Amino acid sequence: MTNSAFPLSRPRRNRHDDFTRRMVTEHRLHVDDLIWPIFVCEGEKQCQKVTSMPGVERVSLDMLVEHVRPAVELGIPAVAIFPITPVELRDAEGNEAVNPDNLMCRAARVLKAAFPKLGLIGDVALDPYTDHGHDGLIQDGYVMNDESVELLRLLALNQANAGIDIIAPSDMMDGRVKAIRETLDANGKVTTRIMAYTAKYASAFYGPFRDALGSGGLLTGDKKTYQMDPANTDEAMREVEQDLREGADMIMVKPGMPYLDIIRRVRERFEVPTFAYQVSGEYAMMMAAIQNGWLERDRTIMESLIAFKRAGCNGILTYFALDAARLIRGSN
Ligand SMILES: NCc1[nH]cc(CCC(=O)O)c1CC(=O)O
Ligand SMILES: [Mg+2]
Repeated sequence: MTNSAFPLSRPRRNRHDDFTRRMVTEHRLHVDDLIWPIFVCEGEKQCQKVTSMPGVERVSLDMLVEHVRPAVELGIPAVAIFPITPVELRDAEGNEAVNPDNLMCRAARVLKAAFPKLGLIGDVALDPYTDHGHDGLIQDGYVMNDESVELLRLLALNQANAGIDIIAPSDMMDGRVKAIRETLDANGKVTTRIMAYTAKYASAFYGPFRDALGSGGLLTGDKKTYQMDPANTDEAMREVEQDLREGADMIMVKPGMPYLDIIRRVRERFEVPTFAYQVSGEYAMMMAAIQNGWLERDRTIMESLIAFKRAGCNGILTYFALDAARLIRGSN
């Protein structure tokens, strides 16, 4: 074969060596892109392993500052706090959600005092507080919308008063962003941001999270009457449109990896700060394979995260946040 048979353009030239690959790389994962979800529990000196999420722990408040310190030192901008409410404090209406001294509020105060510049994200939904594990109030087996939203207003305000910077409604009730925005503003919380779980799907990938929270065994039925059908994508566009109209500052797609197409569509169409949640099931799936030696740990973590940047995300909520930050910083 003569040379003329070869193409003039050879994409492999730009892959020839490390320096060239670095020059032409299109996306980079930065520590600023990482948000670390953390689980807090009652008690003292608690650092409980979550069986289905190897490497993830529930920590009591006396251990919280030391638990979070590495994240702050690595430069992670924010953590998302999830409280494990003891069963005896759960009830049908999720009343514990509006207790100004509930676990979530105490955790927020502890972290704000220790790390004033760390962003605190508060999940707003009733499921950590209800004895049925649903995100809203139930009547005749139906998760009621407007009545639940009335409670979510108070829940959000309660968290904002405790020092939560970003309210993240994860309940998927209609109209909750507007209601929460109104309530925050009416109470002087004008700068409290809202990161809406906008396109949140009724997903099997939340299983390990519900284990971690202890709401898995409690849940009756499924969440299909409020979370989205995994088969839908146009519907996600309408959800985003609505949340933006209602005052959402940032929007989220959840789960992550199985929904990269949704992230890309949202990004291209709306051009607003867009986040993804790499959820518990994605973490569990990768960790199981890593622990079996079937996948290479570091490369798997980083490849799973760069996919979100490629799809158009500003940031990712990920249980791998510390691992990824260490890999980026080269300290691992
Ligand atoms: N509203 C609760 C909530 N907030 C975040 C997650 C899942 C996070 C994960 O799986 O990592 C869930 C679970 C659910 O909707 O049942
Ligand atoms: Mg909605």
